[in-house]
Amino acid sequence: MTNEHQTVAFIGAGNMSGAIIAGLVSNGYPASNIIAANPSMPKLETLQNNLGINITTDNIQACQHADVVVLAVKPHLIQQVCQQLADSTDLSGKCFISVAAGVNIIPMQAALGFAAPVIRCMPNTPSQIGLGVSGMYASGEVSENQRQFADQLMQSVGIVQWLDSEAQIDDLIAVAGSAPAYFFAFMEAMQNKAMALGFSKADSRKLVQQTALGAAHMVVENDDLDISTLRENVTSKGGTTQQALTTFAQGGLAELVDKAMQSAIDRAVEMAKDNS
Ligand SMILES: NC(=O)C1=CN([C@@H]2O[C@H](COP(=O)(O)OP(=O)(O)OC[C@H]3O[C@@H](n4cnc5c(N)ncnc54)[C@H](OP(=O)(O)O)[C@@H]3O)[C@@H](O)[C@H]2O)C=CC1
Ligand SMILES: O=C(O)[C@@H]1CCC=N1
Repeated sequence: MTNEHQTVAFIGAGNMSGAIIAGLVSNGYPASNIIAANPSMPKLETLQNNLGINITTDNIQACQHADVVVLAVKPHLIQQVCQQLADSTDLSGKCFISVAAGVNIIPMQAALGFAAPVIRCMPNTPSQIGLGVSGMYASGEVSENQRQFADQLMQSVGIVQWLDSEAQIDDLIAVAGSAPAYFFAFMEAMQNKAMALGFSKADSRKLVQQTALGAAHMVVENDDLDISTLRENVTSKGGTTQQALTTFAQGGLAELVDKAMQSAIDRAVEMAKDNS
């Protein structure tokens, strides 16, 4: 990665920061150029012990020497953290990357006290193993260099999709940010049924995870085929798969997925109003 000696500070060392930092370090980003700040120590110590990054309980200290500040606290705390940083240190020249859902750029800039370069980034937790998806949108103040750096940073933990409008971040949340949980929920339900059928918990998990992995690989490795064709290839006329898929259709699976994804988008819009 070029620009690899830029110092990146993560404010908030929870699930999403942990996933991105793990992905960065395993991809060769120097741990000495990463610092994470969190109010409590246990998560920080785990990150330091496992990945060798710098840690602090002081957001301001983390921010002071950083070129790039990743804001990764819960959405309702983003403005408070921005204000804390603005009140205590010189923020000029720093680029901010916010991974928060439902907090728009304008209120963040207001809390930072100037028209700061802010990038909205919507990653997902598979970033931890280099298989993430990140939607990115840059404010007008972001320089080409800063944009390229953010692009390289997030590409090192998965694929990056730049968006034309900030509103599309909300769509990206429904399609990718929240979406690992949809697949986990589906796999959980399948594991539960396998257990009800008498398989052990471990065997149920093994059977379900290998099937999910195989199905995902089939999609990735057959990009000339529509996903619907892959589905049809499993479905013998009058057979077992058809019966299962009919049961899903009767339960309104496609409509339910549409409704669930739309509800995620609606929630992001609602959160942005609360955080404005
Ligand atoms: N989880 C996911 O899959 C995704 C999350 N996001 C976004 O990432 C952000 C973080 O989510 P997630 O990682 O899941 O949440 P977590 O709760 O796991 O992490 C948030 C972290 O912030 C810490 N924190 C609380 N207050 C402060 C503060 N004032 N200063 C610094 N750190 C603080 C918390 O510490 P403590 O626990 O000690 O209070 C916690 O470790 C959210 O805005 C979310 O929208 C985006 C995409 C995907
Ligand atoms: O559930 C949330 O609000 C965050 C954003 C996407 C994934 N987790």
